[in-house]
Amino acid sequence: METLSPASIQVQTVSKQFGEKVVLKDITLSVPRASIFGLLGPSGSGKTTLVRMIAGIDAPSSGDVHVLGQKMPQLAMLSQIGYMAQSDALYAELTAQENLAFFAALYGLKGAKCKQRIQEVMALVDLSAHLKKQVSNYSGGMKRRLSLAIALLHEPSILILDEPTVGIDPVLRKSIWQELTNLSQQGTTILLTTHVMDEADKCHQLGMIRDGVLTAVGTPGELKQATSTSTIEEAFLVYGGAGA
Ligand SMILES: Nc1ncnc2c1ncn2[C@@H]1O[C@H](COP(=O)(O)OP(=O)(O)OP(=O)(O)O)[C@@H](O)[C@H]1O
Repeated sequence: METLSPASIQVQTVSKQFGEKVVLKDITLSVPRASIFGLLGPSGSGKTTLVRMIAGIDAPSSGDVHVLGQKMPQLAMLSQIGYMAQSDALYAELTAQENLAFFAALYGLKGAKCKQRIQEVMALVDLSAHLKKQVSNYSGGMKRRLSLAIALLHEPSILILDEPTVGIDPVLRKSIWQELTNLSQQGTTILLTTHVMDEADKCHQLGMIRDGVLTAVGTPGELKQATSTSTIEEAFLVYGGAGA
């Protein structure tokens, strides 16, 4: 079924450099509609740089990124994309509700629909009881959860999540993964980065990045088979920890 779906995200020979420093080299990958694609790689390998370009926050030095057939970056695509950055972009002096209302306004969500979505996403991240609390009083994990709620607010067809479950406890992590799985079954395409191996195992496809190079792409099963390993952690070590 997945193989017949057209790609929602298409990255074609993308390279990125900052000054003299080459951070990504000739990355080509595609993410089919309604699938969950996980990017795995050691710290500093270029995952955030890549997802920022897919989200349209930064532009490649060379190569192209297309999302839903549209060349990125493109302002008009923002309404179709939910992006959760690694560092939380929240207004600490405002309450969670005010933060959500601010982003809802950016996305053109209004009235009863807006109110309903705010309730839904806050329930999803188990923050309903803290809607009126000022964000400066939130813990780190609560801020991550609020950031995820904001990314989901406008029901985007593309979700781009940079380490979405860092600082989130195992019970809530499980329910968030259940929701991500539900969303993908309903047609949402999800691209995320993770360092958590049991999360990687839940992705439909994984891309391994090392030193700005995509060293392997495949299902968790394919990557384990290709490396003759029985866990993603071992496969990750083969792709990320050895060889050139
Ligand atoms: N604006 C920038 N200017 C210069 N160098 C940058 C910039 N942004 C990122 N880099 C460099 O690019 C490299 C890749 O960084 P990136 O944040 O993409 O890695 P990552 O795989 O997401 O790491 P982590 O898992 O720790 O989040 C790093 O060496 C980083 O220092």
